[in-house]
Amino acid sequence: MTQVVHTRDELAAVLDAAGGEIAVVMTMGALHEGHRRLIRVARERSPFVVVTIFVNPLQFGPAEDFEKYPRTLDEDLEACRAEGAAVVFAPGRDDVYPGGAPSITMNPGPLGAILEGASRPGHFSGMLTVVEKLLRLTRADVAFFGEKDFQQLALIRRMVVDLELGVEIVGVPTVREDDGLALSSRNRYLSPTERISALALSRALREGAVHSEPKAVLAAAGKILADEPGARLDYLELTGPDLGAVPTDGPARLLVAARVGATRLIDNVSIVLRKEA
Ligand SMILES: Nc1ncnc2c1ncn2[C@@H]1O[C@H](COP(=O)(O)OP(=O)(O)OP(=O)(O)O)[C@@H](O)[C@H]1O
Ligand SMILES: CC(C)(CO)[C@@H](O)C(=O)[O-]
Ligand code: BAL
Repeated sequence: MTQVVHTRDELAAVLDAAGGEIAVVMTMGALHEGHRRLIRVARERSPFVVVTIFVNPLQFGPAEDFEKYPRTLDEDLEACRAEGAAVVFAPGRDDVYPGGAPSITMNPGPLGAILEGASRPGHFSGMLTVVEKLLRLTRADVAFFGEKDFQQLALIRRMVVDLELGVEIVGVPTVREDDGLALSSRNRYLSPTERISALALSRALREGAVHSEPKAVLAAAGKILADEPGARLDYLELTGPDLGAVPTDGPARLLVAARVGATRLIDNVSIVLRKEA
């Protein structure tokens, strides 16, 4: 049975009664198959999975979609029950931020200043602040995050190491539609025409990953995006596997962000670079 709790006191009572490892999946709701995969992977690891559902105001910029972000709690609870979550924690704003917006927040450092951090000032500070709080409130031993938000995952890993939070972080590969589109709660904003344009992101990454020399990777991916008038490119970048410098040989990451209509989408893939003979 899935227990649904809304306040930190209710959560504490449920956790007091639990024995064994606590596995946590954090979400902003509007659950889709990507979230369900995270819960399933967590369930394979631990019988006691806590899913959090909270649209965190702190990680949205003033011109972003906080107000219109989809809120579908009843369907989300059904999905959590179907996946066998032990607890769903769906707090209100005051339960997460009892004193109002915190005056002390996380500094994501240099890794948080590039890519998404450059496009969404304040986003990663707000994200890390809530993740740190939720790790503590849920008493997480292990927490699962999707590779779709690759920089977020890298920053959370970094925070856990740098601040010695003593939580294991597990990354889960991106779940895609059959045609390649990465599942995202924001996909539901897309009109049918925009959804076709949105395919340019995953197609660009796939075309880029065919190549093994950095210039060729970026040229192939960039051409797909340039040829899609419905997608306005924010960035297309090749990095090392941990978002550092591009290696001359071996694993790397290709990341993209673009606006399709009013919707901002991101995606990424792993890629293997080979030194030319
Ligand atoms: N397609 C996916 N595959 C695997 N994990 C995913 C996928 N989409 C989201 N996740 C993961 O689910 C967790 C919660 O993400 P979130 O609720 O923001 O969903 P989202 O679909 O990424 O929404 P948004 O459209 O807001 O980016 C994060 O760890 C995120 O990386
Ligand atoms: C990790 C997270 C739940 C923090 O609000 C959010 O950034 C998300 O859903 O990826
Ligand atoms: N999925 C990452 C959360 C955000 O875009 O705010």
